[in-house]
Amino acid sequence: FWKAIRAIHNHPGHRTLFSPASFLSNILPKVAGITLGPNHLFDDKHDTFAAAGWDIHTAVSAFPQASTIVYLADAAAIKEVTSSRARFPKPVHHYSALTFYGHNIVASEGEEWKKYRKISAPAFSDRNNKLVWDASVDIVQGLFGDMWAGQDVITVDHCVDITLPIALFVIGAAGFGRSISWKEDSVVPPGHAMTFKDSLHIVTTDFFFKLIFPDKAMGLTKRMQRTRKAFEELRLYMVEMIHERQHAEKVQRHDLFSSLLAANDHTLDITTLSEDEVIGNIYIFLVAGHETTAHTLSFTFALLALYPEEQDKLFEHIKSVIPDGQKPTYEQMPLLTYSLAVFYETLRLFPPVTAIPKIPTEDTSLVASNIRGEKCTIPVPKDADITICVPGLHYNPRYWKDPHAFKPSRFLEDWPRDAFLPFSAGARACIGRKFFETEGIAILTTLVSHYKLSIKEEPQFAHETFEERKARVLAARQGLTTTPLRVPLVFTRRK
Ligand code: HEM
Repeated sequence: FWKAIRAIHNHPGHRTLFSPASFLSNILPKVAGITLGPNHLFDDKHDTFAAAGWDIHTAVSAFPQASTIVYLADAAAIKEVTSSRARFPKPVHHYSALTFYGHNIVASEGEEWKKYRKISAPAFSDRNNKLVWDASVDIVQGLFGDMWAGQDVITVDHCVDITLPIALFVIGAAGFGRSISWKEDSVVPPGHAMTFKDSLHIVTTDFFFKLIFPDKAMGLTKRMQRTRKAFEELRLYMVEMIHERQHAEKVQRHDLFSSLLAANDHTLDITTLSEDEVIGNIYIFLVAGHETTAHTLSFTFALLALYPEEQDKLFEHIKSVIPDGQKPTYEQMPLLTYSLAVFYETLRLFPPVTAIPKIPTEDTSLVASNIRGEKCTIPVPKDADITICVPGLHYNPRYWKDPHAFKPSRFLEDWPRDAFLPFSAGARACIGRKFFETEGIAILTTLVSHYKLSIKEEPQFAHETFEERKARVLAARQGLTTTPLRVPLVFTRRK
């Protein structure tokens, strides 16, 4: 432990018994000197950096073995780390929770990762974005027509109940050619014990049981049995999807599914991907492609409901681009600058991925700066972990004026590109960024042009202040990604 502290020249930061990366630290609350708590990066935002006096701080812990994490909220140091994949690769051992079904693009490095990225990249070309746009608009209009028909006011207890299916339907339709209607969504198909949506949802929220307990122990509680079942069900759904597509009439498609299946075509003797790798990648694209999106949409709707003046500005902007009553088109997307600004500001305040881990391949050093413009060099030993702290960067007052305020218009002016990292950066940046921006703008534009959003009034919260209401509605916990706790909303049809 002392050796680890000396190796980083005792650069300021946390000193704890348990490593922040340990299982215990992720379930126990914050206890000074013992654990940092499960959501410490999002809860602390830039505070620990400010206390350390530098935009890089460290955490040294003693158990299970002495370990060091170097946390970064310094745009220049982050750029150095993200732009060299050879010097700072991804520590794939941190991603075991994502490899249940097989190796995949998120949880791999080196030649294996290059192979997955090369196979998937063509599906994220501009040609497919129009498909994403059209699917997103149709799915939201399906919500209006199938679920909300005849109602002027719709109340939801938690907005994620709407945004999760929307995001899942979009990746299903645009990525895998799998159209699910709102009505059939809740029906369990023959041969299954739960719906596709439920099985995916349970697998992404309760995966930690599978991570900790051996298969034999998964029958211990009802929740664990349900998790085991969900894992089996999801595999079955993915295998069925593959078989359906393999036996479907051959049509020229350019979606993600076609790219993955073309790499495992036994009839053509092309087996660049094994069947496990195909399933592993389908799973990862389903997860990466819907959780982040659904949570971001929920925080966006919550913020617009809390700040009606921002919602009005957005509505006026949409009206200025899309003539009354018309369906928004993909060609109008570049004009919808305010919608994108609203998303960027939401992603700045609520980054779904709070920690981006890297490891140095050799003993190295990084330069930290601070608000006074000073610089200091921190040694980073080969066995240390590096974590890009996205909330630390996004709430850093050196880059963002009034960092805690919700101000979408800051993204309409010149803004610090290197201090905005919700999608990571460099070679390992999010492959689905454009996919998300396209679906997000299509969904937000379609929804806000027809409905006004407000916070649901509940008697038990009648006397709260605006700050209390904001804290309640925007409360988040750390799941696989930053997860809203409960966003109760009312959608009122515009006249
Ligand atoms: C708000 C939306 C999204 C956010 C904030 C987001 C964020 C991120 C981040 C931070 C990473 C890097 C993770 C790491 O280094 O461990 C990443 C990677 C990735 N994302 Fe996204 N993502 C979003 C939407 C999507 C969508 C819609 C898809 C697919 C349709 C997707 C697919 C992926 C994949 C496959 C990777 C791994 C890329 C690689 O390593 O080559 N993401 N995303």
